Amino acid sequence: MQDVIKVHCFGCGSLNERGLQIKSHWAGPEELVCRWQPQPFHIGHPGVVYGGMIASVVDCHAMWTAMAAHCRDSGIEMDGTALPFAYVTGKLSVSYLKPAVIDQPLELRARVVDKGERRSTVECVVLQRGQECARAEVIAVRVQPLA
Ligand SMILES: CCCCCCCCCCCCCC(=O)SCCNC(=O)CCNC(=O)[C@H](O)C(C)(C)COP(=O)(O)OP(=O)(O)OC[C@H]1O[C@@H](n2cnc3c(N)ncnc32)[C@H](O)[C@@H]1OP(=O)(O)O
Repeated sequence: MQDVIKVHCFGCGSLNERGLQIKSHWAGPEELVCRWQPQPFHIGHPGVVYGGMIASVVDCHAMWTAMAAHCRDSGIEMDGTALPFAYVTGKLSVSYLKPAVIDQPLELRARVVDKGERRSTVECVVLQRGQECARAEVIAVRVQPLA
């Protein structure tokens, strides 16, 4: 998706060469997946991924999940043409359940679990080697396109 709609966002922007370059894909009718390999400098405690990095990856993946679900529900093609809206983070709540090791990829699985007029509530689980290491609830709010 991020290869089609190109943005500068630190987390997901394909135009940001210093960013995390995360990519989100549909992986079933309701769920989007994102796989991300932490780098050695994303470290917190020795050998363990810094929790703020996990929150950053979750944040972007949740915004794309909200956007993709809204586009699907509204019949809007995500084909690279400018969209008449964007999504911003209203709230991000992460529970860290197990340490995530720095040298293994993370897999994020997210879905919209509730939707208001402009608000989407997204649940996201973060897995490593099949084990859940974090779980998040994110409020995404649809806004006018940002400059
Ligand atoms: C152009 C193409 C772009 C493509 C972009 C690709 C994606 C890029 C991804 C980039 C990723 C980068 C990600 C980033 O880094 S985004 C950057 C970090 N986030 C921000 O800067 C957001 C700052 N805050 C605001 O702008 C406003 O406060 C917003 C817009 C959020 C709401 O102010 P607004 O006056 O507009 O809205 P409203 O009050 O009428 O509320 C509307 C609905 O929202 C619900 N609500 C609001 N806030 C909260 C909250 N805290 N908890 C729970 N719910 C909340 C509210 O209950 C209501 O729901 P409902 O009652 O209708 O159900």
